[in-house]
Amino acid sequence: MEVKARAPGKIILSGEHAVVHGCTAVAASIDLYTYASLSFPSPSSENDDTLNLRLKDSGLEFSWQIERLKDALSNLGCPFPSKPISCPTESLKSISMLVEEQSIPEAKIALASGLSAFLWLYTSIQGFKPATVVINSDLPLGSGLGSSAAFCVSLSAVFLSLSDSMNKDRSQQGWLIFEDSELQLLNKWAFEGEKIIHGKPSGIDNTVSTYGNMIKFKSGDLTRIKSSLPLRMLITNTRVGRNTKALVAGVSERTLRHPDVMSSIFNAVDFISRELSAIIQSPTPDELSITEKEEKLEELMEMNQGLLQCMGVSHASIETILRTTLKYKLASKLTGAGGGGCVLTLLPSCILLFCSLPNLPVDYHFYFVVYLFVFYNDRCLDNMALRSQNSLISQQHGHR
Ligand SMILES: Nc1ncnc2c1ncn2[C@@H]1O[C@H](COP(=O)(O)OP(=O)(O)OP(=O)(O)O)[C@@H](O)[C@H]1O
Ligand SMILES: C[C@@](O)(CCO)CC(=O)[O-]
Ligand SMILES: [Mg+2]
Repeated sequence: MEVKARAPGKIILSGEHAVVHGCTAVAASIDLYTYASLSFPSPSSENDDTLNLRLKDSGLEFSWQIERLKDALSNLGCPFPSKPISCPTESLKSISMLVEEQSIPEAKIALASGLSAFLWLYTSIQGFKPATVVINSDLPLGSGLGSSAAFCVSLSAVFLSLSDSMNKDRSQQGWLIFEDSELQLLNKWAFEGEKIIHGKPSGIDNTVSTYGNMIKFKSGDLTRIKSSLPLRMLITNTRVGRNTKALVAGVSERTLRHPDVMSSIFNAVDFISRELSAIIQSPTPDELSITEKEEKLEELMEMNQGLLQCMGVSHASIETILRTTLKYKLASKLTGAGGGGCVLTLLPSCILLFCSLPNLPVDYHFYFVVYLFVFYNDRCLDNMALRSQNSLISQQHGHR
């Protein structure tokens, strides 16, 4: 038997990092997914004494003898799918040893934390059964689009779907439907996986990946948001690699050094997120036209970016993109943990977009192809200029 699940990546419209310190953030899922499949071997199969993990994108395969897992994690006892708990320090040490034994190539060492999260989620939910898990993803890893959360959500989904804590009766056209309590359980497990990868996640990434759409999130509480206006975001990947755990830790250290200043910054971000979500949700047309709303959103994004700079999580590559888009009066901000990774640019409705996403390679430099015919207010852009600017950004980072 094989089960499959997919979980989306996300963008953060406002509030990253501040959300770790209890402030409001707004996030939306995007149509790029991580896919997981789980299959148990047939009794006659050769693989009936191993747990295998195949990462299709990196072409890597990992395998653990079930007996070795039992020896290392014997203190875990029976699986406990309906009771998500944090990985105890002792178990995390044993899991790190199990991961080290796999000799991950040096260039791919960042995968180690993902492997640890995998082992914790699998053994906690499924116990010590032999199985094969296959992962592939549309998402660039470590770029601010929530690859770690989508990884943990898709894994939790397949592991739970073949556990006793799921009601298997509710299926539609072959797909199992998770009811609300099951989604909550899934989200809690994914959060435990995120903790292993991130150290101190707020939970926003796994929550938006679990529930989809757009959410407002504060101190673990989610509010679903429905946008009353179409929001088009250009996502540019700086291709500068970074790691969320280190960036989150850096902000916490700065907070310890300057508690009052950082608390004011977080507070300001909280107001930005609240205002941003109110604008997004307010009915159109109301007293504000779409253009006025977009102008407010742009200003809020710029202010949020300024505060992220104060937190120390911007990067020269991000600044280059900000300067470039600003020349065309387009507002941008980093998204996710920063330090490189992806940048969002709001594309106002006055820009006509011809997006042929399915035909585009998954390369965020050209994620959206922007052609322009705009002579709107003081915005007068030229499509060739914008396109050459795009290639300027990409050349500077060595990509086409
Ligand atoms: N498809 C995957 N296969 C294996 N490991 C993965 C996969 N996706 C994510 N990971 C794990 O998550 C890590 C990246 O997580 P990280 O939180 O640093 O970045 P991100 O989630 O892409 O960005 P952000 O947290 O800012 O949204 C990888 O180094 C790896 O350990
Ligand atoms: C940087 C951060 O705020 C968002 C990462 O996508 C971390 C978190 O909330 O867990
Ligand atoms: Mg992450």
